[in-house]
Amino acid sequence: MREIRVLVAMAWRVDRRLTLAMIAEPFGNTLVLLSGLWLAMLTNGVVQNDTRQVVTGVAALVLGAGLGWQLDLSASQWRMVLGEKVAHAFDTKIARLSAELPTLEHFERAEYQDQLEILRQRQGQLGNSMSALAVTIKAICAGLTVLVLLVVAHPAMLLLVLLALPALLITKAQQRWRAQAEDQSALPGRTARHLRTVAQDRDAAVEIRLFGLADNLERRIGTLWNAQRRPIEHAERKVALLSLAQQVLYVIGVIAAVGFVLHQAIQGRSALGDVVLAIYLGQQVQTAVIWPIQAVAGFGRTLHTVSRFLWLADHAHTATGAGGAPEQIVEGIRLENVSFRYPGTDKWVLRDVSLTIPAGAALAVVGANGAGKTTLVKLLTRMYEPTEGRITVDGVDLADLDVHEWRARLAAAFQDFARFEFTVQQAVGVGDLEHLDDTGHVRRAITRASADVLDQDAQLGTSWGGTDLSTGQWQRIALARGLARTTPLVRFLDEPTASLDAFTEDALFDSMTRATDGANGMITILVTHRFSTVRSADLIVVLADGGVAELGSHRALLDRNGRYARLYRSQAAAFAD
Ligand SMILES: Nc1ncnc2c1ncn2[C@@H]1O[C@H](COP(=O)(O)OP(=O)(O)OP(=O)(O)O)[C@@H](O)[C@H]1O
Repeated sequence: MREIRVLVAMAWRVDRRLTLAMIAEPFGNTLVLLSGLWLAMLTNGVVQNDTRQVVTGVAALVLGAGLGWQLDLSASQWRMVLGEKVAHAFDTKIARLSAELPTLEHFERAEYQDQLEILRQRQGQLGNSMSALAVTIKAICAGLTVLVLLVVAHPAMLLLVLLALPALLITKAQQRWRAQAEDQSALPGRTARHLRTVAQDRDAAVEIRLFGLADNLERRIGTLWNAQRRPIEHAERKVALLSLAQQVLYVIGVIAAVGFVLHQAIQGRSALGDVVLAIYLGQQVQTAVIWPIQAVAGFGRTLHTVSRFLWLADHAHTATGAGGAPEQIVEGIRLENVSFRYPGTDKWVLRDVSLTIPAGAALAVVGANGAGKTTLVKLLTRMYEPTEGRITVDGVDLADLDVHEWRARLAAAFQDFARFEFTVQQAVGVGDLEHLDDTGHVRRAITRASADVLDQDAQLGTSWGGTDLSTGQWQRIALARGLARTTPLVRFLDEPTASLDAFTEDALFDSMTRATDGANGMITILVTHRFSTVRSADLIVVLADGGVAELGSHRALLDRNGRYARLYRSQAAAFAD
């Protein structure tokens, strides 16, 4: 079974010694359980005045139980340590896999979100997974041992096994109800978590205070919490009731069985040792029948969580093309009848777009809010794949290229930039990991972006004792990050200067477009609403109604006197005023 293999492999990788200790635990427990047998031997030896039996019984009791307890006890102590290590390994892996999901599709699809939510909710279980496996093996070994002992005490005691059947059915129903309840509570759980994050979110803090949203948020979180708990509590109530009924039935069975063996002994048909064994088993029979079933069921839940982890791993490693990305662009990038709608939506954002961006060109993408400019950038960076049509680089379908290799040849700065609260050196350096610690390299990127707001070794973010920046300063850091790779094949600038003034943007873009004359045919794609910057681009595409409304140079589009010319003139007039 793949889940068990993954689990053991993870524990083995994390700590071999402790994994071996976990495997030894069931044997220790089996040795302890066998003491009933030695106790019976000891009793019979005393009753029959048989020194050999007494000595063997005592020796086996001391050695077997002593060793068994030791193994069992030390494994229980190590279990927690191994659990912490395995939990850390899984947490790290899940964080990595989440960051590795090749596209952004999981943010759009509710079923992906639900899977991730359940995985997050039950992430703690993964730490205990190795321990759950050890407990399950231990329970099965204990069950088998007690079954053997039952036969030794009196074969009729095996009838107790029949009591396992209702327990089995109940446990199966429990599993089903709990899984259903978890699925039902995933959406409200996820939404409540989102609202909790919003309530503590720094970006939302001002509006939450201004609009007095604290009460409203608290109420909504409360309602969602109840909606999340309701199915779980309902399932737990049903489980508790049935378990109680099954326990009562079970205890009655045990009393009857012990009474039967006692009756046999009184009639002289059994030895006194068998009665001792039966009484001993009276306490252990629960172990034999219920524990393995519950352990297997519990472990089944753990495996269910592991299977969600595997689902994440499979998605993170979905094949995304295997071809190597080119070292240079010779002809250009072509969009061939590209149509796109976001996963799970019906609305076409781009419809039948065909466009050629020649090698070495600086392309400006303009259009009204919601025209699809950022979506175009997301398709070219392969955050999403086109719904229809294809994008080619020098005639090779982008979908056939290894996505990581392709992205390694891109550089980008966005309006919705990340605020990495690292040192300035690292916040910029992560834009080109190969040069993360190269201060000269990072300094040049900072200078190109006019982002020299702090020393390179200064810490960003007040939470870490560092300095907070204004939105514009943060954006300059993000821009510097987008300029850290010096020779990408495509550099995307998606409104990276929205927080800066128009003159600064002009100057920045000017210096950047000059840098596109590189020998590798680097293409610059600029998304902006500022037409003063747009005019210095080689090619301008105007997006409207999901398609290309106009395409050409600044001069050609002005001569055409269409949509672009109107927009340009209105902005120019505003500046002139
Ligand atoms: N993740 C998403 N899921 C569903 N629809 C989306 C998503 N992101 C964007 N859209 C929709 O796609 C359309 C195009 O969005 P896009 O961000 O590409 O526009 P834009 O031209 O960059 O706009 P702006 O100038 O405001 O930045 C919009 O109608 C938007 O509602």
